[in-house]
Amino acid sequence: MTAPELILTPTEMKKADLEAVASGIPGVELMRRAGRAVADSAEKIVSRGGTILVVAGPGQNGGDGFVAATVLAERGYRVSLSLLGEPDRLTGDSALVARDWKGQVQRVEDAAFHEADLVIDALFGTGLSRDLDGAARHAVDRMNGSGRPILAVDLPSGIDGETGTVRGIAVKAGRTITFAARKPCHLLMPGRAFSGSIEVADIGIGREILSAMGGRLFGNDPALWLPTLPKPGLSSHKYERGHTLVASGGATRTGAARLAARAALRIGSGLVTVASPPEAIGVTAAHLTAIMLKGCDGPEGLHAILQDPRLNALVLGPALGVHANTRAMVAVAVHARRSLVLDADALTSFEGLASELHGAFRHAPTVLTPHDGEFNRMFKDHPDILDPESKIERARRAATYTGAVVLLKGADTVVASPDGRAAINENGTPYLATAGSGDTLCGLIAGLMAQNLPAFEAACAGAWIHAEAGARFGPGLISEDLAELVPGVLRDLLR
Ligand SMILES: NC(=O)C1=CN([C@@H]2O[C@H](COP(=O)(O)OP(=O)(O)OC[C@H]3O[C@@H](n4cnc5c(N)ncnc54)[C@H](O)[C@@H]3O)[C@@H](O)[C@H]2O)[C@@H](O)CC1
Ligand SMILES: Nc1ncnc2c1ncn2[C@@H]1O[C@H](COP(=O)(O)OP(=O)(O)O)[C@@H](O)[C@H]1O
Ligand SMILES: [K+]
Repeated sequence: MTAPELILTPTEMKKADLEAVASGIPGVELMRRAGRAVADSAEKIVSRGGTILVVAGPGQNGGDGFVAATVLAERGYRVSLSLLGEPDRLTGDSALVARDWKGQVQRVEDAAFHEADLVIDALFGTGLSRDLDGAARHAVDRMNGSGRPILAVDLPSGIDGETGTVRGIAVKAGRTITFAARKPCHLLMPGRAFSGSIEVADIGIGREILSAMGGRLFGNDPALWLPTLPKPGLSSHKYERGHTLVASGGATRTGAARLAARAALRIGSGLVTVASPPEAIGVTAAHLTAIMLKGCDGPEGLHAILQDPRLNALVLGPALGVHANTRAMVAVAVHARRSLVLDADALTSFEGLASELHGAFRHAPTVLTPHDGEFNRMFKDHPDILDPESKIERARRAATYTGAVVLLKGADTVVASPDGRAAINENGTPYLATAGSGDTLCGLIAGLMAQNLPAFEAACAGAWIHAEAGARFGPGLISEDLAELVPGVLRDLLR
């Protein structure tokens, strides 16, 4: 089993670089390795003899570009190099490696993009500190307009390494080669879309250094949670596999709970019960087979049902209605200290009332699964939570504030734990943007928690399995399909 993928922020990466230097690898050697890796990557795109244009910036990212240009010229490519700024203003390792470049240094304004078989973007990397303007902006605009293949060094210039946002304008790369570890911008939108395919080059910075400097942010891949995924033993009985309860909306709003319930059952919860308002029991009963049904009249009804200690995981929110009654049901669930997933109306019912949830979920495993709209409504009076540019930071602050694991949905779903760990999911498909897809997700997470997965692992595994199921189906996906695709995904995971 491989170790979970560590993602390092630009600040953490800088520290890791310094640590590697302290451990005996000179900084200029790191740069030479990085530049050589860029050259190797370019060689996979253009065959020898081809024309390559390196566009270098004023910092150390530009230094990687100088190394790549030198190596590629030695290997028989026709290489030209354009620099943003003056050669005698280069500093540090960049200034050193620039001396090895024997060709001309052109002004970036004179770069002949159209003649290149490949453009190497070494303008800015993790040191970007403000929006692009003037000559930098113009260069990126021309690069994007050239229609030539672009290989970005470390990250596409103009993308913020930490947040993945575009700072004025950004290079639209077909491929990005980064060093030692991916940075958040390679997984977060829109940075992920600007990066193209991503290659991580080993430049000799060991995992011990990377995990000592980072170790809190991960790519959400199975290595992160597969060891916790349950496999029933030979003598398991259904109660050992947990019992999930899903609260349903009224007579015309019962579908969402059924979707969540079906997903909980498919992911392996031994039993699943839908708690239905009395007036909706008939409708719901007509649609359920393996899933059980219980009448549940509001918060008092929920309190009564939860007297059964075997019900160990709970979904509240899908189609439950936005009102005080829903808030009261959340209070009952919190008081009962069961594993809890709150979604949709259970979140929106706290619009502007997030202070009621301050620290509320510290005592039992809880996952909140908002999309951006729900998140913004919940925390609208909390600029400290809403304002950070980084989606990871927003989710982390909400997790710290509420004491719950927060899964902030989207193409780049972020899962953040109050203990500081976070993971970014990237295996989804836009076909998941379909009605009821989120209801299925919360059923999967609750079903995993019913089987005793900790909240963070359950949220990460649920997000990945949900996305994987959607991606396997692709065009034409409707949310009813998702739970039915789960067995195939599980089979491959548990093989
Ligand atoms: N030892 C290390 O730290 C290593 C660093 N490496 C490379 O170094 C890069 C980081 O280098 P730096 O920290 O020098 O940062 P960058 O090279 O990304 O950019 C910083 C430079 O750009 C200027 N700048 C920032 N924003 C600007 C804007 N909007 N318009 C115009 N100028 C702007 C800054 O004044 C500075 O001169 C990494 O991305 C990576 O490519 C690699 O060589 C591997 C080793
Ligand atoms: N473009 C996309 N790429 C990948 N996943 C997506 C995309 N758009 C939405 N999703 C996923 O689809 C699900 C939609 O959930 P949600 O917005 O709650 O839908 P609903 O309320 O209809 O159930 C989330 O898991 C989200 O991460
Ligand atoms: K770059």
